[in-house]
Amino acid sequence: MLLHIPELLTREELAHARMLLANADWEDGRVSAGQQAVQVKHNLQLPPTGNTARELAALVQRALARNPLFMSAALPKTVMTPMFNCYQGGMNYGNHVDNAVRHDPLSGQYVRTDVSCTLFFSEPEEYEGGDLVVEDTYGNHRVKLPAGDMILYPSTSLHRVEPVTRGARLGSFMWTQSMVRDDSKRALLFDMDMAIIGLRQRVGECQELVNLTAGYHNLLRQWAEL
Ligand SMILES: O=C(O)CCC(=O)C(=O)O
Ligand SMILES: [Fe+2]
Repeated sequence: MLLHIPELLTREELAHARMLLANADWEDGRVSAGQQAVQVKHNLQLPPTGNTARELAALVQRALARNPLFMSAALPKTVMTPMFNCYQGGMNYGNHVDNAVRHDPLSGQYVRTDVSCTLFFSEPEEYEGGDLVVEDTYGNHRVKLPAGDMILYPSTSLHRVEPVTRGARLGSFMWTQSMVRDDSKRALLFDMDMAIIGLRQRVGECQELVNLTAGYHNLLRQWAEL
């Protein structure tokens, strides 16, 4: 499932984050890449233990925790501390699959990556190129979103970021270990949750909705790993 989450950040949060990023000290992104990815990764990152990265990570974590679309689609067990990157002057990240298990230097936890997210801090017109291209069984999806919006996709997918040939593309990227590891099961639960919410708004509470909600929870009970 590829899901666009609009306005994850408020206008104020976005402005504050952009101000922090404009004054940040970057390092080579290859420090955190695996053996295959390191060969195709050409970007900059914030050192995760620095003060700027910590403040920004806390801001993004708060935004994730209050977002019902993220919660329903990711069904998070553990969200890794969000990280921050920048592509400029032709920088890009070639085709790769994210490492299956990652170590979070801040929490000390090992996390299985089920769900990947990119949150955009730059407006599309501020840079040329820089599309995130995600391959799935239905073909290639090209993603370039307004600042403050986020894309969520399965960590099992091959993906790349195309060269940024003008301006700079600032973003946050993060991984989530889900209670439901299988993408098709998560997608089914998400569709069901959205349909139940829509129906409740349209027709109000009724016995059929109670039964559908019970079905949702009983499926989640079968599939959730805690
Ligand atoms: O910058 C992005 O949008 C994605 C970054 C990415 O794929 C990664 O760091 O593994
Ligand atoms: Fe990636």
